[in-house]
Amino acid sequence: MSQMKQMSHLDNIPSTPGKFKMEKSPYIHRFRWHSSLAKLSFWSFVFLGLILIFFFRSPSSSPMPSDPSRRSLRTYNWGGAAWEKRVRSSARVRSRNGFSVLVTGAAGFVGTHVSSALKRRGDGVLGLDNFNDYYDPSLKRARQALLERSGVFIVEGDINDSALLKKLFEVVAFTHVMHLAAQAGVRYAMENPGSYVHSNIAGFVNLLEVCKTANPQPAIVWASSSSVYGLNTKVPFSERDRTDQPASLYAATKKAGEEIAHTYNHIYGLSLTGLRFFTVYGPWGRPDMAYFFFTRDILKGKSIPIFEAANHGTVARDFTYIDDIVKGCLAALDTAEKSTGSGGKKKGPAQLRVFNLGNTSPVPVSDLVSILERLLKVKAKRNIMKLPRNGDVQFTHANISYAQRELGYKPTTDLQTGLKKFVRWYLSYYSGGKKAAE
Ligand SMILES: O=C(O)[C@H]1O[C@H](OP(=O)(O)OP(=O)(O)OC[C@H]2O[C@@H](n3ccc(=O)[nH]c3=O)[C@H](O)[C@@H]2O)[C@H](O)[C@@H](O)[C@H]1O
Repeated sequence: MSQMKQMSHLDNIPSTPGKFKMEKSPYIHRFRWHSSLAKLSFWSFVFLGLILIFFFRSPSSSPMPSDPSRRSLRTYNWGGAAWEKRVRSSARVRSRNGFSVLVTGAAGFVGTHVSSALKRRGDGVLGLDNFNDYYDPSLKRARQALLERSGVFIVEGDINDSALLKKLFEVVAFTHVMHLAAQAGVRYAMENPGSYVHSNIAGFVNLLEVCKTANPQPAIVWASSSSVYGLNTKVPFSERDRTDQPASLYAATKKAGEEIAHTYNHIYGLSLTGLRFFTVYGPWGRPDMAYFFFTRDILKGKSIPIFEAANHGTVARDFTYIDDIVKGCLAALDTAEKSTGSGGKKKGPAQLRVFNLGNTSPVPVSDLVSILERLLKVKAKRNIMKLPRNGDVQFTHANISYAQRELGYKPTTDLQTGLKKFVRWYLSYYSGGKKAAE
């Protein structure tokens, strides 16, 4: 086919209907008009097809997105008779006056410990987790296996999936929700801000939407964070102190969660308790946290960055041991009053609480490293660095008198004792054929 012929053919395709040429003969006119219309339709289909192909191949709708902020758009398999049977059996209450609890983030650090403690005392527990890859998912799988052995089933899915949440509430009339699913980590918020909005705000709202319409409505206990105190300098931090100066997007999303909780309590009568956790550590912990990767890097002989504030100011944390946190979580569930609404309508005022769960004993990060050195019997290569402007605050210290009064919360594990337990777990978990922590 000659180039000229091709050109003329392409030239005949009108760019817009308004560009049709008028012909003298009405017959010719109709004929050409019809033929042009056919061409127009043909090219419209081609154009539409291209748009559809582009849309379906674009990353935003890919079922396995590579952008971690979109990872929860992954598709999960759930449903079916066998699945429902597992859900029901896991959530079945086995003690008198026990609860039936949906634990979100059950394959996470705190989620695993809380689920296991609830199950041990006879409550029904159903886990939910999206197993994202923020940190090594094999650790989450190992926690899942641990829970599986004690009879806790973890449904794989995302808190943003309304259909899944509604289904779970259809199958089980949960009395309580322990909401621990979140995008954690203070510094990562600068790398992937979208993931914080997605999990900590959109996901939380989605969960509350489903809870508000559930009948009966569950009571909800959820994880806020010590980071909401942000630039607050009044110590120790008390629940009444200002929390309107977050230093990281993570903190801002947790603070937003507290305001969102207020709204759902006010409008729909949901019973809501937020727990401000203070740097929780212990066995089965999170590899993105300093005590965890310091341990790994000290053992590998790698240098560890230790932050210090301006003028060699001490950076310290109110490190809180996981078993103390679990006791606080269970006490919050035990003292949670029922939600008052039903069918999405408030029937009367409902409970709304926020508690600090800390250790009331801040420890400088350099002391944490010294304890690890003693426990690991390895000298750390310390790289003292200026506290980067990436969301970290210099100091945290919890006033726990409110939690003490209302929940009977009383932490009993000091950092030395807690780290000893962590190190024992770490060495046994990452030995015996298991690879070193990444
Ligand atoms: O209480 C919370 O609400 C938060 O606690 C935790 O945040 P943080 O208290 O920042 O813990 P973590 O990262 O272990 O850093 C510990 C210390 O090591 C210092 N730090 C850290 C990294 C480093 O390279 N060097 C260093 O000195 C660092 O400056 C800090 O002083 C949770 O991760 C978070 O999800 C949230 O739950």
